[in-house]
Amino acid sequence: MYGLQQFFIFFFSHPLQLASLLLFLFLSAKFLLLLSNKESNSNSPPSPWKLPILGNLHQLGTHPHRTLRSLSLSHGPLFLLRLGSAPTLVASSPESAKQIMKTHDLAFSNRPYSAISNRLLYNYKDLSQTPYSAYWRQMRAICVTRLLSARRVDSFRHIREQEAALLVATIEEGASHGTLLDLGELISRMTNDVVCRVAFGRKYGDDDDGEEMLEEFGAVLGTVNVADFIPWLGWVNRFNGLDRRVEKVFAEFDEFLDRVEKSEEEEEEEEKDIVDVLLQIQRETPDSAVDRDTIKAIVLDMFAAGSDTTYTALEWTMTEILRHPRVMEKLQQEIRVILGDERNVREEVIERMDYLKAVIKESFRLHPPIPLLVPRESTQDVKVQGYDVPEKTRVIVNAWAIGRDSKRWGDDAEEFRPERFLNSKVDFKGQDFELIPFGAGRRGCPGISFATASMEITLVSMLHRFDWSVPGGEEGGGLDADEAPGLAVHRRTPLLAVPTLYSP
Ligand code: HEM
Repeated sequence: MYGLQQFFIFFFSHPLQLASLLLFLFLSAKFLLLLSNKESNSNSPPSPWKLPILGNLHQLGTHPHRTLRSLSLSHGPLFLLRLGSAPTLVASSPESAKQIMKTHDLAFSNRPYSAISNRLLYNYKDLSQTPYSAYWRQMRAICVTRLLSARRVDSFRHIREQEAALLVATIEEGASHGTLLDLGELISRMTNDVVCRVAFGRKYGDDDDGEEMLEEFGAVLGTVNVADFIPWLGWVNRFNGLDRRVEKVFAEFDEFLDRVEKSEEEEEEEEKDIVDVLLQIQRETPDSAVDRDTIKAIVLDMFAAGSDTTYTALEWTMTEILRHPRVMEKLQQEIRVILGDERNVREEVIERMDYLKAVIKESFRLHPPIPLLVPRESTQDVKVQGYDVPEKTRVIVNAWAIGRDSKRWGDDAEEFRPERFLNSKVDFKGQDFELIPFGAGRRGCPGISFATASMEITLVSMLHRFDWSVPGGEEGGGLDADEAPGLAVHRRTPLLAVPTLYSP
């Protein structure tokens, strides 16, 4: 929400501009009210009351997934907002999500234009934000079959196992001194290091300021840019510093990516990282769309789409485990029986850990890392659940509200109870629309196997040889689950706990 905040700060510190804006809003009100009356005559989905110019933007608040759920309770599972000048459809039930991502998946396969993403991702040379097009199809095929296929993800196994061993060594050190550890920091380092090695074949540590740069990149990419919703206000970004910030991040990353060195010698297939594979495609198929900017944009996609999301998911899973000692004990028992006194965690044994998988699903249900998923946009007029939805309508799917819907999940929908998944076939792979943290359909996340492999080994490493206690509260009772604002929703406060070495 940075852009929105800066927007308001700018106006309130410049009285003349504020007065002109108010005058403009006043003069526009009549015209826009006329327009909105005209809209409500058509067979469009129900809409809450809206302001001229801003539409419903002012209603989103700091936790839009929560506000939108409240609106869905009064306006139904499919309703229409106007965010600035952008008509935005909001789906808040498994059925309406299925309509968007399955029944009419093709019509909703576009992403809305964002000036910031376009700039940072080399004129949309990436996969995640690029418009639905022949270029997207080519990149998607490369991603699914060459970069993130089950075989490729498996070939990165040694990286995950080595990084997990390093994580265990750090926790062991903390346990020997009874140190209070910041689990968020440990998890974030592990997920960044894994993605870094997978992308470039090596880590870029503190000396390269890699972590800070990534953080800033994520923050700028996640900025709600007022100009995307109210285009005529684009000039504000020249004064509130956003344009400068975007250019700075772009230049820093571009220079960083130019410094990534690759040897001329071809690596063994099993040793290849993402950049190696993309360079190979460029060499072998010169008529493919892969050029130098593509390689940079796809690598940025891996970081932007893959690192912070996995970190967020792990942070919430550990939060809920620590808040529920009964679950922690049951999970540790499963892990300890299967792993025995093996020191290092090997991935092949994780496959048998059913309770671990249930715990991860339950965490995704209550805390999808991107609660409103990644917005889509319609490419044509389409009828959804009887309503007319015109071309170029943005779509938000509220996965957070769907995961907590008591009509689907029962009276204990707000409770963390992994057992609900033990005898259930419901999974998050995009077939079951009541659990969609990774989206679904054509634009569904291609990194599911990558993400789950990283999550599983990290959780097993943290729980196998360590018991954990939370300061200030017996039985995990002192730990809150408050959310920070943002598109990917983190904990509001650091996740702190003390490890002790487990002895059987
Ligand atoms: C817990 C971790 C993750 C979560 C919750 C997550 C979630 C999502 C969501 C919600 C979408 C949009 C889906 C849609 O529009 O239907 C998405 C797309 C995407 N994700 Fe993930 N993701 C995760 C991990 C990863 C990883 C590890 C990678 C790659 C290394 C990745 C790469 C992508 C890409 C490239 C897209 C864009 C696909 C397209 O537009 O065609 N994600 N992800």
